[in-house]
Amino acid sequence: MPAPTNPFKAALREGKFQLGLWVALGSAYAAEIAAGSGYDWLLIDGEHGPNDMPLIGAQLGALRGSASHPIVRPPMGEAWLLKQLLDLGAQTFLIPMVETAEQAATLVRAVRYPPRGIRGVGAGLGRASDFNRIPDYLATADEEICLIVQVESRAGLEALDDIAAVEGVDGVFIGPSDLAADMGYLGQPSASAVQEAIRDAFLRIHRHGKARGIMTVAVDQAHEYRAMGADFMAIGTDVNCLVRSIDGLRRTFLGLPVGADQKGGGY
Ligand SMILES: O=C(O)C(=O)C[C@H](O)[C@@H](O)CO
Repeated sequence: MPAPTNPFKAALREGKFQLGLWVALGSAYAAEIAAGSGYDWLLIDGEHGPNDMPLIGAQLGALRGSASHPIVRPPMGEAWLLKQLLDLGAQTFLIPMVETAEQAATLVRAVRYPPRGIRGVGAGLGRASDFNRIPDYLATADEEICLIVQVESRAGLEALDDIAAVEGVDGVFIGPSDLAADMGYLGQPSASAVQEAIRDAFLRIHRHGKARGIMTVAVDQAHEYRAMGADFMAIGTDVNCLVRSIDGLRRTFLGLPVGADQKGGGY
């Protein structure tokens, strides 16, 4: 029996657009609720969400068997962190702040077993191998790992062609907020210079045959990114949905204008 098929990786290979949501509440219960909505993927955010290893594990458990594929974003791309996340059962990773091809190649090696990589052998202790019940796990695991690197700085954009060309990088996700900040537009990912940079980045990523990813919390912007060619995209965050919804409910009841003072396009 081989490692579980990664439906997200398979869908990207087939060119099927994948719709996602950011999950940053740090709650397995909230992740399970989000999974009931039918998104193709949910991003468990360990970079900005209050998530540690056991909490990420609990969320992966809550999503097991659901239609929403979990993507895990660690705070940074460190091999020791990836080793633990891999054994916990994460198969798809979004790695923040990748700025060089060397960094991308190191990440590829971190998610692969020797001789192709440096992943430590211990998945028998984890959910990844269904606690050692998957006999062919070691021989088949690498193929089901999907590695997405996040480019979100001017340095990253400069090296984008080299990064996207790295074998084993399955996709490149442009982080609009951090990119905007690095370009001098802190808090303004919709600034036209940032949008032009994203459009150009998408063209370059596509030329290398890699998937293009992005996120927004504004539906109009999401349609624009889709038109630019996004292959996978988060269209909101659980935090933002909760805030909008609970603020809106109160305001509706009180007869106050809804959304007037809500930062709908914010991140
Ligand atoms: O730069 C970005 O944009 C991202 O990396 C996504 C963010 O972390 C954030 O906007 C999620 O709300």
